[in-house]
Amino acid sequence: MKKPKVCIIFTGGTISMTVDENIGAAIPTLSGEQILSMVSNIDKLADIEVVNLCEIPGPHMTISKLLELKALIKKTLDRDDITGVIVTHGTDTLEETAYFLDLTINHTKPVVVVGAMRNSSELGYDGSSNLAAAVCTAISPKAVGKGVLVVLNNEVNIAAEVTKTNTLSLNTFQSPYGPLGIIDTNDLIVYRDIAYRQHIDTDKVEHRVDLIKAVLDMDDRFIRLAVDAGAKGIVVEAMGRGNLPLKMLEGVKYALSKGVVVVIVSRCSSGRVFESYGYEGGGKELSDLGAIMGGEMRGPKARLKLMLGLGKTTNIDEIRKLFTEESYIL
Ligand SMILES: NC(=O)C[C@H](N)C(=O)O
Repeated sequence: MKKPKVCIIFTGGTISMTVDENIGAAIPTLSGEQILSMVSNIDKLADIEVVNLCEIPGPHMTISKLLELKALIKKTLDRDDITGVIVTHGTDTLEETAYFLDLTINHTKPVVVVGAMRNSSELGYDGSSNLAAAVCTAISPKAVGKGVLVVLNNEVNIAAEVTKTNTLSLNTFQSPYGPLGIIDTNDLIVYRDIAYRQHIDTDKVEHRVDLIKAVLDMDDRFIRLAVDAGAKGIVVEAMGRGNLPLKMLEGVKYALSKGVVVVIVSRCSSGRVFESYGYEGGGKELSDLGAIMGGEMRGPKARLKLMLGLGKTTNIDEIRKLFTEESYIL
């Protein structure tokens, strides 16, 4: 039987790292071919095409690189001989890249983003088992139409939901409603389905979007600075259900008066924001003033969605719809 063909695009991250003896810490050094040589028997499951796109750590990823990656993935998925695409990535920004790709690529073929928590100089390097699980996911018919998936620790999570929750544990990638499924004996076992997916069909990104986190007794300086520096959108990680300290409220009013789009999400690790509280600075007032309540999104992903949304349109109703239309998570 003909084997499926998977394209693996290597971008760097701990999965590609070794400890440099002069520095005494890990840096990206391994090529895609070197990483693949550690994944035993993978050639029995699939034919692999290797693309060495870059060798950068997660914190060095840029929006322009993401646009390049998106275009490359789309072109690759359009090929008849390709079953799925895998991207290796640093875990520090992996969920943002996965979500960016999920929003911008409208394709049924699987796209899997994978990384590692231990570099290849460490005992128990998890790069090879994670990459093997990513291949098993990318060739599974059960992964078709599920959007971009994140695979680590034999767990398969949905890009829109997943967050890196721990700085070092192997099961760091968690979703509030659990994984989509797991890899068991090379097979994707699906536990549940995706309720809703969203596409923002654009190649344009508005770079002038900032993310500001609210803390106790915070004032409006950061919001004003962002507005005065030319921000077109600001995502505020507010408290709890979406509430702000009084002085920050003044900043939101200032931003809105200047036509800057303000999206409110929660600094809590899970849960929705809502117009629940009627006190000054509460979600009800923020929403009545014209801020967009960002539902269940976490700050970094809401920022990407706003960047893409503003890249496509400046119509506030369309932007609002992107954050509020029927969805449990987006
Ligand atoms: N586990 C990792 O990949 C973390 C690393 N600092 C990175 O994002 O590149």
